[in-house]
Amino acid sequence: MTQTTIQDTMDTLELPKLKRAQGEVTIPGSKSLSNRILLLAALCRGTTTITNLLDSDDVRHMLTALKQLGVSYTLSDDRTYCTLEGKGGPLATGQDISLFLGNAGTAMRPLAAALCIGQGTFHLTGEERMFERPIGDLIEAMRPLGIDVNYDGEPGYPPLTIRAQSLKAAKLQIDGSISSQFLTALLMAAPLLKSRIDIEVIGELVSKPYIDITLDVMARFGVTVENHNYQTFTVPADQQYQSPGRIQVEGDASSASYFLAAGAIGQGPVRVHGTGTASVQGDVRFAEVLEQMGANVNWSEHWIEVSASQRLQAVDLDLNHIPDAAMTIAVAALFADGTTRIRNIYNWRVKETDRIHAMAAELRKLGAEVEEGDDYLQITPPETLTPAAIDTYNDHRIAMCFSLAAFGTDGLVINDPGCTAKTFPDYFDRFASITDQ
Ligand SMILES: O=C(O)C1=C[C@@H](OP(=O)(O)O)[C@@H](O)[C@H](O)C1
Ligand SMILES: C=C(OP(=O)(O)O)C(=O)O
Repeated sequence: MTQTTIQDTMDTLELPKLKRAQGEVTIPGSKSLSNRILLLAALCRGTTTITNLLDSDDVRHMLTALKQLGVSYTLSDDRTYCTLEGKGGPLATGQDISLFLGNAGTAMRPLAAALCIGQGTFHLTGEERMFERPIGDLIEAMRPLGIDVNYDGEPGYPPLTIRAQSLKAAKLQIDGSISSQFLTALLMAAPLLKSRIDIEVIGELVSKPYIDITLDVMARFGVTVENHNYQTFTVPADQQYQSPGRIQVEGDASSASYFLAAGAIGQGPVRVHGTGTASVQGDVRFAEVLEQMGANVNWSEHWIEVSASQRLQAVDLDLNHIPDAAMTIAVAALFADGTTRIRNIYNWRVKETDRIHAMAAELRKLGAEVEEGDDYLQITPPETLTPAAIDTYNDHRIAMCFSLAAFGTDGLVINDPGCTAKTFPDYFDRFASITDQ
């Protein structure tokens, strides 16, 4: 059963002007961890009980695909508790099957790699935007193994047809400059090959902390990877994923960013439970950026609390390591004295939408002066925000981060608020619970 939330029932959502943020919120499970854990639980030997699984579109796409691939699982009514029977090896079907993966990068990329190994013919498809999100660097990196993959549309992009087969060992090189998800996908599939795999990363590796999440989850499922300074990785031979038995998904650190920023803009304190110093997610470092902007941040292992007694200050930072949470900084910049510059974010252009362009357009509607570079955004806030209707481009993060603009104006409208369902279906209800008009 899907919950009925404010945003499910409306095409647009008008937010009242907000005066203050305070309170506590527990964020739902991490998308990045949920989809990695589901895939490895399906590939491992044994039964895995997953707690605090995220229930959102991206995770539903992974779950549906796994069911079509013959994986059995049960879910609690709220879909956050899952018991899954591992296949103890590659996902194989005798049939030709089509998997619809929406716009979930964490389903498309890892499944594309894992399904090259095994048996069956798989058509991987998704939403229109998925057909504009590259996958060629992953597929081409795997060619030396002898994979059989066809691009059914534009070369280098989904949809794909994969004819799984047994593959040979090879040394691989992967371009890490467009998305870290390609390397994640290759690493997670490597143990299925049984032979030693050496992977060399060419180009700058973007979004590096996501590789730490991958290595952490692989280790929880009993597979070791040698990481040589993120430049080469060795997956030793003859490893098999083993169920950890029970595994809890941490709260989503990217989802936490909206509430933490609310604490910094709306005085606070706002305490966010579910992520903290014990987290494996790089996006917890978002709180450090708020601290540099002048907010007070308290950390524990499992919560982060933010408050602020003065206006924020602008920052000029390379935020390549926290690409998702960095969008929240772009909106927080509306409440900071000076000009904020967010650098080294070129891969925002190949996410749910061209995020550099979309963020610039929507920030301008609110009266900000914005310079849009190839790989940066520079934002100078106006004295007072102009009321505006924010277009969200079917991008959950645009809808969520622009909710913060309600601290600066009446009559803020978020178009298509339901797009938060990709990672956070009841976001606006939770946001309302920590904000006062
Ligand atoms: O591996 C992951 O779970 C993710 C990696 C990042 O993508 P890129 O590596 O493409 O930047 C991030 O933006 C995405 O939301 C989730
Ligand atoms: C880039 C994102 O998603 P995906 O996992 O589809 O790449 C995101 O959630 O911001």
